[in-house]
Amino acid sequence: MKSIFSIFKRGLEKTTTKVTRTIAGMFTGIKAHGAASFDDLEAMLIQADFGVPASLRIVGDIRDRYERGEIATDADLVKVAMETVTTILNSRVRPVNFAPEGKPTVILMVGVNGSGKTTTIGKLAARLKAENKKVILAACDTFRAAAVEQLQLWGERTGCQVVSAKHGADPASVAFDATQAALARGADFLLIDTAGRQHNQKGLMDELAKIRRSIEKVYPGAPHEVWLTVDASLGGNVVNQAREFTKTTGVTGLVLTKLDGTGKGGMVVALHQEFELPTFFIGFGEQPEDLQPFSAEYYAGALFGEESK
Ligand SMILES: Nc1nc2c(ncn2[C@@H]2O[C@H](COP(=O)(O)OP(=O)(O)OP(=O)(O)O)[C@@H](O)[C@H]2O)c(=O)[nH]1
Repeated sequence: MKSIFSIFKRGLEKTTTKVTRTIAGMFTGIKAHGAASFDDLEAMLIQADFGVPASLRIVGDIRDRYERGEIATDADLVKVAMETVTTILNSRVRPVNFAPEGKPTVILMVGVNGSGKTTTIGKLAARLKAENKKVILAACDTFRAAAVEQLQLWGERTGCQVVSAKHGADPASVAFDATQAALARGADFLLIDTAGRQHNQKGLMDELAKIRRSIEKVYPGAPHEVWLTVDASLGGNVVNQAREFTKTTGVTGLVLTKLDGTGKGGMVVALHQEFELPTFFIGFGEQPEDLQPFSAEYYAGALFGEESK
């Protein structure tokens, strides 16, 4: 079995190459050129998608430790950078808000088109099934026929029941039926897929609010989590996208997807420095094992190509 760190490492390969190239020889540069090299390091971190506030913070910490004589090699510098990044990534962590014992936990998945909602639900269902949980999936994207089929395929693949309705049905009524089914059948989890939308599509945002209301009507206290899938390969822009989306919906957490195909993994640090929500899962590909619970330590380690202790 592959270690979880090796999954993070393989998933972040492109980003690691970029970051380690950025940082290699930096200490030698600082020794030779002094303060100007700190500006170079800052510029390079910004280029590697860490965002301005996080880059300033990382370089500030390196500078302090350097001035205190605590950095004598490139490895020391990487260690300080890793520590700061781990602190930033850990700052938003909280446990998942599960339903009370014996009741289904309802997770509503929202996000812009193609950000990975359906795939994340499928992978999540596979993980939960492997833990012997009873999982029901709800296909609330009734607009796009292929979306229902895609979820049904995941249902077959993972052995989970899928609640769906005919094309064009009201997504809120699918959510209503699925919540009733989850309660009646004693499910442990109900994962609700929704249609992709942009934050400025008022009608679609109202539809999400209606979906929420119909879940609450059958099951007070649900949904327990509303997760926004964020396509991490889009880089720094996703910080604003996530902020805008969250303003209009009751998002409680993030799932970052598509980190495997991108060198922009530094943006996860930017996102955690600049945005207040925790990340629960991270997607490195399309196979079930490619969805992993977010770990600040593994992520920071993989970014810098080293396993953190
Ligand atoms: N490489 C990679 N591809 C991913 C990942 N997650 C999703 N994808 C792919 O991204 C594409 C879009 O994913 P979907 O799950 O259909 O996204 P969605 O948000 O449900 O899409 P809409 O319903 O159209 O809004 C698919 O081709 C997925 O296979 C990931 O972590 N890595």
